[in-house]
Amino acid sequence: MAFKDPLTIAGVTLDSRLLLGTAGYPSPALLSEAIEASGSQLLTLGLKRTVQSGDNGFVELALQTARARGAHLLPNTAGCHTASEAVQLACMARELYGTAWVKLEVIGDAHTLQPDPFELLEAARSLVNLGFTVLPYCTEDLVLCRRLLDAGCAVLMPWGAPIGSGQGLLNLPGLRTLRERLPEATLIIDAGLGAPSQAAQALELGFDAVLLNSAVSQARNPAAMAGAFAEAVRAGRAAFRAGLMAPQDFARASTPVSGHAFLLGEAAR
Ligand SMILES: CC(=O)[C@@H](O)[C@H](O)COP(=O)(O)O
Repeated sequence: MAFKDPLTIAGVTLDSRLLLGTAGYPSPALLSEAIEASGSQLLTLGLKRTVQSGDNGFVELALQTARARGAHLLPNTAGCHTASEAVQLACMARELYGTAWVKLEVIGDAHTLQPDPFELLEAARSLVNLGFTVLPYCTEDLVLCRRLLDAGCAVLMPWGAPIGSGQGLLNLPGLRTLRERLPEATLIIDAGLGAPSQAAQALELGFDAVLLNSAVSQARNPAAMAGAFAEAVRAGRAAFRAGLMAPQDFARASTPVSGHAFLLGEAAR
């Protein structure tokens, strides 16, 4: 049975727990179809890409589709390497898109695209002071995550794996610890998911949502893949709410064998 299980971020209620990126699709039409199929109500837009390279109508179409669906925009600071660059870009995004929400991305290593924790924290503090609702892309480092929450970030978005790698949840113990130690925080797995089963796993672990891009934009059929992720996210969340059994070290018979066997009819005489 379908049930309402909304996600609330900074007072905004979202019916979908799938956040979708809008970069790298083969065509604007395929992007639009994927957005529809995903059911996502929060779409990220890479502002740097838009401003610096032109985007052949992708952003305009994403905006149109978002508006038509009543979805919210989450401009991101992808491609920034310093706090000041990210803050500047976020301010431009606020002007351009009329939203004070920002997915804060400050990259510290060009090879792994790992966030720079120091610049990230500095940028988060500045943006919160400027009145932004900040959703930082971070690692699963517990101390960093605590500092980001203390800085006033609305949610945390730890990586599953490096952006675009499709490797899934690489550090399961670390992510489990984060979930356990920050039970009140809204935690969204962002980046590195390659398959719907990995998204389901994130929700099963108790993460509140997932954000992904490459797995859908690079699929042979992006719309079909977006639909598959939407179902996986719903299934993972439903399983988490239902309460998963605890894994056991040894076999435990699922059929009771205690009591006396009895036979019926001829065989009983
Ligand atoms: C679009 C966006 O925000 C990405 O930076 C995000 O982190 C998604 O990563 P994947 O492409 O690995 O899903």
